[in-house]
Amino acid sequence: MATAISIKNLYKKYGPRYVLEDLSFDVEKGSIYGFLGQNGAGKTTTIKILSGLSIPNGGQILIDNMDLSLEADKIKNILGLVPQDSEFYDERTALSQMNYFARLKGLSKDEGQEQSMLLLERVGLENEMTKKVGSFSHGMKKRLSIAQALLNDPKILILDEPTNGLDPVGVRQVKQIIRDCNDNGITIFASSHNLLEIQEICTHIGILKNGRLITEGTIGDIRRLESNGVITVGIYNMSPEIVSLVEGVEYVVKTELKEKNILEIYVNSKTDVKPELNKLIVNNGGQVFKLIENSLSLEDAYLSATEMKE
Ligand SMILES: Nc1ncnc2c1ncn2[C@@H]1O[C@H](COP(=O)(O)OP(=O)(O)OP(=O)(O)O)[C@@H](O)[C@H]1O
Repeated sequence: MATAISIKNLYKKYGPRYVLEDLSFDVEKGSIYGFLGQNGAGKTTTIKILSGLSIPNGGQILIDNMDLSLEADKIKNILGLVPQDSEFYDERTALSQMNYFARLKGLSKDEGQEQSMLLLERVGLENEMTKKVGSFSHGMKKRLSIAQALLNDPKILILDEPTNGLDPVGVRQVKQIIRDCNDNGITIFASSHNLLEIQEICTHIGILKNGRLITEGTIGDIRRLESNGVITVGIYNMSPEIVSLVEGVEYVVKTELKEKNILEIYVNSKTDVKPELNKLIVNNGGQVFKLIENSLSLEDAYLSATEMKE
């Protein structure tokens, strides 16, 4: 696996308190990595360290195989950062704001102007280029911030809570821009405390809690790992014996009798257990008329992961 970001045994403390403790994970090149965690988990701290705005107390960070502590200048050229709250000059137009940042990033005037116009178009602000940023909505400012981060063609885009505070239309636009960037080969690392908002675009997620990574993997892995699902079985001749036999199966977490002949079976298994449960019920006199599995939403898996690791 080619890695875009590799974090090894990262520590950060403020005063005597560690807010990141032995944090290690890799972000695969070409992936969209959702960095999830509740408020105060340490997401912004990690992002500040990755983007060179904060110095860790221990650990190593490799970005595109370069050590951040040794090659920060080179790394700066391949990273784009979209902070949680971007600062803009209200009196500048979007284009002059972009031109200004382009110059700060070392682009010539002409290059800067060309890239700025293309990027403003890419984030859907082509008709607002000459409008003052002070008149922009929160969503427009967020898109401008993404355009700014894309100046100079970064290989990796880091976004801190990109959907925070946006209305549903704004969330959709930002997610689409993130997808487009990824389709163009940019690796994405995006933090969020709202799993539902970003789960559909992520290829991988890591869940941070109290400065430690408690779960990590592809979206599918996380679903399977933490909790599986609920199997709803309709049984005509339900009996207490059947319920107790099902409850005795090792991967059955609990059962709930919904109506007199609907049994919900909560399972925790990595394999498909429906045939086995069906057989058990039928062999013990049950007449199964329906059997449906509902996998838990990723939100449920996330909640179960954060609760399980208390
Ligand atoms: N400059 C600082 N000085 C002292 N403590 C800090 C500082 N910055 C962050 N912290 C603390 O570090 C912990 C992690 O904060 P961080 O902002 O990284 O979390 P987060 O996951 O990004 O949360 P949020 O979603 O609220 O932004 C919190 O307990 C926070 O209070």
